[in-house]
Amino acid sequence: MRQEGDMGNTELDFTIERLGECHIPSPVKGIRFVDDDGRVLYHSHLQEMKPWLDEGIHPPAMEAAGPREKVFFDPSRIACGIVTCGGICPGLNDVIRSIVLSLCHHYCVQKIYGFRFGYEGLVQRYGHKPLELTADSVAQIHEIGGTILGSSRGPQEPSEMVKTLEDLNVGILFTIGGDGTQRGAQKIAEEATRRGLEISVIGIPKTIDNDISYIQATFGFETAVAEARRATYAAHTEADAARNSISLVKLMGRDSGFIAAYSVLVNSHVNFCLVPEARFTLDGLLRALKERLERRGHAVVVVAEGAGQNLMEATAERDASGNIKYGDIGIFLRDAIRDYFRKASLEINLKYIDPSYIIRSMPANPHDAAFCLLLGQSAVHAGMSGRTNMVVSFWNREFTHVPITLAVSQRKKIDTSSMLWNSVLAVTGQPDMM
Ligand SMILES: Nc1ncnc2c1ncn2[C@@H]1O[C@H](COP(=O)(O)OP(=O)(O)O)[C@@H](O)[C@H]1O
Ligand SMILES: O=P(O)(O)OC[C@H]1O[C@](O)(COP(=O)(O)O)[C@@H](O)[C@@H]1O
Ligand SMILES: [Mg+2]
Repeated sequence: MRQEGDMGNTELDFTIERLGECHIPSPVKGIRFVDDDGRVLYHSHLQEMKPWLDEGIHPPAMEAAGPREKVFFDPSRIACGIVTCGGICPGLNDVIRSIVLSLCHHYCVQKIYGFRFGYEGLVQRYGHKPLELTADSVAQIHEIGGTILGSSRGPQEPSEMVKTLEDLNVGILFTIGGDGTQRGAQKIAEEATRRGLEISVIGIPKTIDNDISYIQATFGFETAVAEARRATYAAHTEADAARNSISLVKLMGRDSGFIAAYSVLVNSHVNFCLVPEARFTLDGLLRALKERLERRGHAVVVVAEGAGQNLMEATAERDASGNIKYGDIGIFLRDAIRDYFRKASLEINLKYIDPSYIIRSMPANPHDAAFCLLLGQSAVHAGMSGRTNMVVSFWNREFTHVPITLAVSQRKKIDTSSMLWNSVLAVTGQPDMM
């Protein structure tokens, strides 16, 4: 059985790059250290591992995260830096806080810089002075949404960023961001190596869309689904209260419809779930909606922002980071539904709800808050042990290390032959709309 996010690769190289041997006894006290050979199996089903077992070799496995007995960096001699890039996501401040607290309390690092406004903060000519982060200054930041450091999109020159790190004696840079951020992090790590600098670059994957490979769930995703539920609840309540009513909810999900799919599973209020991974025709949707209204009198539609892009004229517009700006499928469907029923002389009650930025800006819920704390600590342990060019991940219920190259190799998408999508179809009862 394939899991969500399993790309079916047979040659998975989870080898993590290291700056050098670890000789310094870790200052972390009262903890069971993780052995460097510790591995977490990539596959969770025996049948999937069979090809390797039959050959008598170890099946693919990720390096286990956690504190090492010997570390690479002398914590008293380095500064550390944190940067947040791309769109905001619930839990960013929790991760920042966790990294700072772990650096301070586990390792007694004295200097921690919070670079402002994404990668711009690492380029001196922008003039964004870094914040000096302390255990006190981050104590309460998890209570608020967004990022206290600020974020940005848009490319920066790796050589300029590495110069700043060198000038500030930064030994470990923590890059909190999505696929774009981690591609940038990879370039920083490569540039540091090229210059012979001992700088570790550790990514903490941030994506509200949950679309990064080799991480089962990203922080903020659960909060996003919980918030999306408020929108689908409102949509259903509105739809249920009027005759012939349709509520349409647009949720985030540029290329992967995980938020939309999980929000369907949370309750049984949604009758149509439209995601980028499953194509549909406008005609098919409108006819299915009409049929649903005739049968049940109301309908709730959830659409992920990247769904149905083939139905609209492509804009070719890109954001500063080069991400394609998609057409607004929510508005497009709202108008198309209205026109269709007007032409059919059928009076409908149409409510349109777009909660995207409301969801993204929320503080993390308790589960995400704890998850962020553990991710942040895992990132610090990885950095102190001299690992680099990697992201921390959560896989098969364990915290792990994944090379950036793999994490950004392809976008994680809903597999439409998986149990997840099958359950969505079962809950909504939506017909094939092709
Ligand atoms: N291929 C890349 N190489 C280097 N930097 C990149 C690359 N793609 C994106 N970035 C940079 O990473 C930062 C965040 O990227 P963006 O795509 O906006 O968000 P996210 O990290 O959430 O995907 C931006 O400053 C962007 O310019
Ligand atoms: O309006 P903005 O800031 O460009 O962000 C919108 C995009 O941000 C996202 O939440 C994800 O962005 P990231 O790539 O930064 O993780 C998408 O779902 C959405 O398309
Ligand atoms: Mg991205």
